[in-house]
Parts: sequence; C-alpha cells; structure tokens
Amino acid sequence: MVIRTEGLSFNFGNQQVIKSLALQVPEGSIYGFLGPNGAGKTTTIKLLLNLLKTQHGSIHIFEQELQKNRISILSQIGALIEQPAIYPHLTGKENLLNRALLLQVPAKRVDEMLNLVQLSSAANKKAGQYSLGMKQRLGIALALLPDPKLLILDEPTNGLDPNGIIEIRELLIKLVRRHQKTVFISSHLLAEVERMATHVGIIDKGELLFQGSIKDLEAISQPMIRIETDNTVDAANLLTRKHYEVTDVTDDHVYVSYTSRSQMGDINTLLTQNGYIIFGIGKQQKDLEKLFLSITQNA
Ligand SMILES: Nc1ncnc2c1ncn2[C@@H]1O[C@H](COP(=O)(O)OP(=O)(O)OP(=O)(O)O)[C@@H](O)[C@H]1O
Repeated sequence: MVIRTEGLSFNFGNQQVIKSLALQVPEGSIYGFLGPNGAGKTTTIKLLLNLLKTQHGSIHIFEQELQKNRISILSQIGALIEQPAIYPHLTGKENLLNRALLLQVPAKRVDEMLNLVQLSSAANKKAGQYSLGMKQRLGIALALLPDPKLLILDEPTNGLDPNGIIEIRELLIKLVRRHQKTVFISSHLLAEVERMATHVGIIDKGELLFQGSIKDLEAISQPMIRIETDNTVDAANLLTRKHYEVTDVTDDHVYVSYTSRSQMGDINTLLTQNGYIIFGIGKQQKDLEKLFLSITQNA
C-alpha cells in the first residue's frame, strides 16, 4: 500500500472531524476520495501531508511511519491543495524554473513538465492571465517537478468548466499509466471520480463509509431506469410479474434496475401496450446522496 492509515482521528476543538479512518491506497492506483463538502477530505489530506499533526492513530506512506520518516516521505509526494501557489506576475515557465531552482531539480524538467501538462504554448504567458484550468495544470506541473511517486490533489477540478475537467482527468490517467505514479484525488462529484478512479473511498462526516475498487463501487451504484407514468403502483406490479426488478415506487415514478438499453425499450413497449401513459423514461445514475443511502441501508 502506498498510503495506509489506521484508526486515524482528528478533532478541531471538541468537534471530531475525522473518525477512525482506515485508508488503503494501492500502488499505481487513482484513488478517488469522495465526500460532500465538510466531510473531512481536506483535513485528511492535511494529515497525510503532515500539515496537521496526527492526534490519534497512525499514517504509513510507502510502508513507512509518517512522523518518523517525515522528510524522506514528503520529498516523494507532490501535492496540490486549495489554490496552487503560483506567482501571477511570472510566466508559467518562470514559475516552474523558480521552483526547480528551489528544489534543485534540473531545469530541463521544466520543459518536460510544461509539455506533459500541455502548457508549452502558453509557457511564456503570465500565469495571472491563465484560465482556471491552466492554473490547475500549472499547479500539477509544479507538484510533479521533483518526480514524486505519489500525487495528492485536493479537488483539482473544482470550478473548472467541462473541458478543463476532461483535460485534468486525461492528464491524471496518463500519469498513472505511463509514469507509474499513484494519484490520490479528492472530489465531491461521484460522476467525475467514477470516470478515472481505479479505487474509491467515500467519506461522510469524518467516517469512511465505503472503500474498494471501482468494480466494487459499480456493484452498489447500479444505475436505474426511471419511469414516469400515470398509475405507478399497477405499473410496478405488472413489471414485477414480468420479472423486472422494481427498486422503488413513488406517486409519479417507478424505478427498475438498469441492465441494458434494449431492456429500457422493452419496458416502454410493455407498459404502452398495457395502456399506461409514459410521460418519460430514462437511465438514471445514482448521485452521491443516493449512494450514501444504499451504503448505509446495506450496512
Ligand atoms: N481550521 C479549522 N478549525 C475548525 N474547524 C475546521 C477547520 N478546518 C475545517 N474545519 C471543520 O472540519 C470539518 C471538515 O472540513 P474539511 O475541510 O476537511 O472538509 P472537506 O471534506 O474538505 O470539505 P470541502 O470540500 O468543503 O473542503 C468541517 O466541519 C469544517 O468546518
């Protein structure tokens, strides 16, 4: 494991914001650390980076205890938390050169990093004029400069437009596949993490509700077919008789486990032929809130 915490807890005053967290982040993974605002993601990341001191429990990174091996561990971690520390009056390249000098990294890595995050053509533009997405990519380039084995990113796509989100996602996938890094990335968006993560941890109110591979997550975040119809109870009964798995019935909607697009067509035909009016039918992915419900209900 690249990151392993045991019984990790943290209090701000008398508010316990991290509760006995047992994270397991495998080598070469993109680990999506998922949770709503205020769940404790940033606090956890600050603990992992030793920006906050561990109060209870233990943190092992690269199989070494963090407190005892602080300097050697932290020198192998690249991090981006909150706003990237960028000098706006310097160009992107100057920002990187500055940091390279500080870290005693060969200057030629600067061009390599600009290339990797696709900022070569904007290298000589002032960083203050960069778009949010470009700033985030510059932040990632800064974090990658010392060639860390582990990259920790706190909500790196926050505030980005869809294009910016795709760019960051592709960059992270490339880093893991081609450059053998491990990426730990926090987010409050299930859909975003699902598209790139190999492993997921879900935290709410400081507690880890779920941890596992993306396959394990798919098993519980199964999409549904949402059918808006006039007589939901009768429609649900008909569907059940026809061996469809009805998961929920409300006044306006019937929900059925989704298996395929053609199954959605079959349901549409079946209900229409039996005289039901279909106002709408579509595939619905569970959002984080619904996922929480199924996790806690299945626990
Ligand atoms: N310096 C602090 N002093 C007191 N309480 C804090 C401090 N920093 C965070 N908290 C509280 O700790 C809890 C967890 O916050 P944290 O920032 O870790 O959550 P988060 O999951 O990163 O959320 P967000 O996505 O909003 O940043 C919240 O209730 C927050 O109000």
